[in-house]
Order: sequence, then C-alpha cells, then structure tokens
Amino acid sequence: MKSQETILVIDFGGQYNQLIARRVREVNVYCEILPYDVSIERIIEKQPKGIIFTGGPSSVYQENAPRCDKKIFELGIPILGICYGAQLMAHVLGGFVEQPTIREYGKRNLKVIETENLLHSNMHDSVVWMSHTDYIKEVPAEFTITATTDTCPVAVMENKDKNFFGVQFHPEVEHTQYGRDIIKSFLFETCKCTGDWTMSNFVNEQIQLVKDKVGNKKVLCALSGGVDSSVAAVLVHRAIGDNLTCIFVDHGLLRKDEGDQVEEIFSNRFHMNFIRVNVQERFLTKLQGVTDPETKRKVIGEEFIRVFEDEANKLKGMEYLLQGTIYPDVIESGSKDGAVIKSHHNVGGLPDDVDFTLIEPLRDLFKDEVRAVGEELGIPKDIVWRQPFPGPGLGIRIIGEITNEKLDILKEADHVFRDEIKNSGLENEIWQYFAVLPGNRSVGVMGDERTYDYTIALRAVTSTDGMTSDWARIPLDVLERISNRIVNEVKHINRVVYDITSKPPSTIEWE
Ligand SMILES: Nc1ncnc2c1ncn2[C@@H]1O[C@H](COP(=O)(O)OP(=O)(O)OP(=O)(O)O)[C@@H](O)[C@H]1O
Ligand SMILES: O=c1[nH]c(=O)c2[nH+]cn([C@@H]3O[C@H](COP(=O)(O)O)[C@@H](O)[C@H]3O)c2[nH]1
Ligand SMILES: NC(=O)CC[C@H](N)C(=O)O
Ligand SMILES: [Mg+2]
Repeated sequence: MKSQETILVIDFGGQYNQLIARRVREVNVYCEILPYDVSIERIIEKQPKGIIFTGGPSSVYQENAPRCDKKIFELGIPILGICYGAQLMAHVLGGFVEQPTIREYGKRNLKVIETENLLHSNMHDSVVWMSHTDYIKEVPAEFTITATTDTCPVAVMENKDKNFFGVQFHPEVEHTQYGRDIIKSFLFETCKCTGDWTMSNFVNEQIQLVKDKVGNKKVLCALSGGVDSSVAAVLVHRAIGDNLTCIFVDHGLLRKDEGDQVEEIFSNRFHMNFIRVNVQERFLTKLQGVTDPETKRKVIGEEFIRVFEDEANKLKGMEYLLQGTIYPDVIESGSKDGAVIKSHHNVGGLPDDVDFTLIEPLRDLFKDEVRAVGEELGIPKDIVWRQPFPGPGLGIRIIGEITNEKLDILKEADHVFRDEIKNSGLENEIWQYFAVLPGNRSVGVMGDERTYDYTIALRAVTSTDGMTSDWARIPLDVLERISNRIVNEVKHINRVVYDITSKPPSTIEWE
C-alpha cells in the first residue's frame, strides 16, 4: 500500500496527459494516470487527495463519448477538469456544452473576472493556450465563471464549496503563462498536498515492498547494463541480497564491444550474481526474413523470455522476473483507447504465456526520476547518465531484414558517430545519439569508381524523458567530421544523412 499523497489523472484520451502527470510530479506530488472507465471502488482504494480530468478528442454530447462514473462527484474530493474534462464536468453537473462557429487554437488572452481559488491576483489577464472546438455555454448551478477570453465565455469555472474547477485552456503546456501556478494552486491550496513524493521515500518504500512480496524466494533480473535495469537491480539487491541473480542477454544486437563492457562492469564493480548468456545465433535465426517492425519487436520480446526461462530452469527455484520497465514503456505500448505506438519488448512485446511473476519497481517512473533514484542509491554516474539503449537493440535500427552484414556495417558507423560526439565534448548535451541503417542503396563515386552502397542516417535528440524530443543542433563541422569518417572508415557506406525531425511527429527510434 502506497503511503504518499496521491493525485489521480483520469485519462480521456488527450494528447498532453503525460505532461499533466509530469507537472504534478515535478512539484513532488505523486500521481497516477487511470483510464476514464476505472471503477469507483478503485478510485476510493487509491485515497486520492485530488482528481484531474484530462482533455480528449471527443465531444461530451456525443452518445458514446467517454464518461466516468458520476459518483466521482460525490466523493468529496477536489476535481480539476481540463478542456474536455471541464466540458464533461459542465455536462454531467447540469450545464450546457455545444459546438460554436469559432474554434480556438493557440494562444489567447485570459480575462480574469474574479480571482478565486485557482486564479490568484498575479495571474490577471495572462496568456493561455487553447485547443478546442466545443465550449461551455452554460455552467452548472453553483458554479461561477471566473475568467473568459474574447471568444470563450467560460475559460475558467469554479464551484468553491465543492472544490470543482474547470479550465478550457491547457495549464500543463508551456505556452500557458501561469500554467504551473494554476496546477500548484490546485495541488497545494485546494487539495492540501504537502509534496511528499521524494526519491528517498520512494527507495525505502520499494525496498520494503519487494521484501514483503518476495520473502526468501529467488529473483532473476533481466539486466541490460542500461540505466533502468541497473537501477532496478541495485534496488532489489538492497532488499534481497544474493537471492537476486542478474542475467545479461547478448543477443547480437548490441553496440560494438558492448557485451564485453557490460560484463566487465557488472562482474567487477558490483557484488551481485551476474551471468552473461551468448545467444547471438539464436536471435538471428528467429529474426530471419522478419521485416515488419512490430513483428520484430514481438519476436525479440518472446525470445528474451524464452532465454530467461531456460536460465531459470538451470538455476532452479526462480519464481520472479525483475525487469527495468519504466512508465514511458508502458504508455507507448498502448493504454486503453490510446494508440499503440510501438510494443516495447518488455511490455507489449511480451508473450502471453510467461512463467514468471514480474517485478517492476520502476514501472511508475519517468526516465529522469529513474536517474534520480539511481543517484539516491549511489550508482556510479556513468551508468546513471548513460544514454538509453532499447532492448531490441540494433534490431530496430536496421530497417527491413536483419543480416550479419548489415549488423557489422551499423556497428562500425555507430561507433564512429559515438566516438566523434565524445571527442567534441557533446556527450552530456545530447540525450541519445545513434546511427540507423535504412537499408536503401544509392549511387556514389569513390576514387573515380561508381559505387552503389548503403546510406547511414544519424539520429541525435535532446529530451528529458523520451516522451517528446527535439533533434540536437550538432555543429556543422562536427557533422562534417562524422560524415567523413564514416564514409572513409566503414565499408559499404557512401552516403550519410542527418535526421531533423522532432517527436512528435516522429519517434526517436526509426522502428
Ligand atoms: N540485453 C538484455 N539482457 C537482459 N535484459 C534486458 C536486455 N535488454 C533489455 N532488457 C530488459 O528490458 C528492460 C527494458 O529495456 P530498456 O532498454 O528500456 O531499459 P534499460 O536497458 O534497463 O535502460 P536504458 O533505457 O537506459 O537502456 C530492461 O530494463 C531489462 O530488464
Ligand atoms: O527498452 C526499450 N525497449 C523498446 O522496445 C524500445 N523502443 C524504444 N525504446 C526507447 O524508448 C525511447 C523512446 O523511443 P521512441 O521515441 O522510439 O518510442 C528511446 O529512448 C528509445 O531508445 C525502447 N526501449
Ligand atoms: N483538447 C480537448 O480536450 C478538446 C475537447 C473537445 N473535443 C473540443 O474540441 O472542444
Ligand atoms: Mg536498454
């Protein structure tokens, strides 16, 4: 049972739901996102201090629009509705929502009529960010309108007695001038949160939870040497010591020399049971002829589990599987009514028949929070700040079929790229950087000869949590050096391109 103050974010399918969660957590208040049709019992069980309804693409007056249980308004818990969430609140409590002739997208000037709970006097007439078609025409009884815009008669509505608030704009996005203050005001003034979500509390609580759950039984840890699984392993090792055995799978889709480096670090620097399994051929055979990205992910996800099962059989008595799954893996693998962006091998890519009980202590955390836990646990900085590397590895950085030849080319090109980033001192400024082999060939000329060879795409992004990202502004002379070195040093590459798309609309990995 979690002891910290909890805010529930009820998901109506909005684009910014994760941002809402981040805004809450970054002021040290724990929150969880739940689907709109979550049962009222589940909500009560979580004992939330407050509830936030997200935006969403539907219109509340449509027959099959997503709605939550009406009883949510009878729990005596403060509710903040954002956009669709505000419209839903108005609709359910007896107001009126309809489609106007003018839509509102982008920045608007908020005119404050009354500075009640949500809007302190310093928020007068500020800029807010809107993204809606429908609007609240009439507020329910006992609600007052506290702010408007030129085109929106109800930009903020409040029922002070019940602590219900509706905002038509999006306080969670940066463009809303006082967005953070509005959310803070809801959390600290209205919900009376104190901000008790800290990483040291989290660590102690998780250690206790793992002890209670596992007792004297044995746990197998899927360890990649990456940030998430290293943090998960050290945390669980604190709880159960030598009953933990880490399995590192070398599936042949790792970067140049990575297998040896991980083995070296974990056998020498950490005092944990560590086993490296070399199953390069096994994975490549399974992946033969596979070109579809989702199929690749599922094949890799399944093979991971089969390898863990084989190892567990050898070791005997392993009931639990510890994975470094984090929140974005879960979100991107698809929520209810949300789209499946890509099946992360450790979540959506898992086979249905898994023999283990999973332990995933980091499942609710964003990447920057995982890093904070790592620091809290005293894990060396080079591991905590290592760039993320996906479990399916180079398998999802080779577009189309994976062959030994393509793997060798990609490993070399990626190595040059990383080496040059390091040489230019940009290592800590870029969140993630790697090479991709798109698999197409094009014509070039080298030493007066025609070539018909592969292209390498470079991908480098800045981000805080991997949920959104921008392409890194690598200086042109650095790019030039990288390109020169790759075409000179890596056989079968005659062209280098740089990916300049943000996420969204792209994703960080190409598959
Ligand atoms: N080669 C591997 N061997 C064993 N387990 C792995 C391997 N690759 C991934 N996993 C498991 O899958 C989980 C998810 O992989 P993911 O890459 O997201 O996390 P990570 O490797 O721990 O951290 P990072 O995101 O920093 O790379 C890992 O936490 C780990 O439990
Ligand atoms: O362990 C993982 N298993 C996966 O299947 C997977 N797919 C993407 N990633 C990593 O997640 C972050 C976001 O990636 P995308 O923008 O490509 O979805 C980036 O950091 C990616 O490297 C994965 N990690
Ligand atoms: N962003 C939203 O939540 C939009 C709500 C609703 N679909 C509208 O267009 O008004
Ligand atoms: Mg990884």
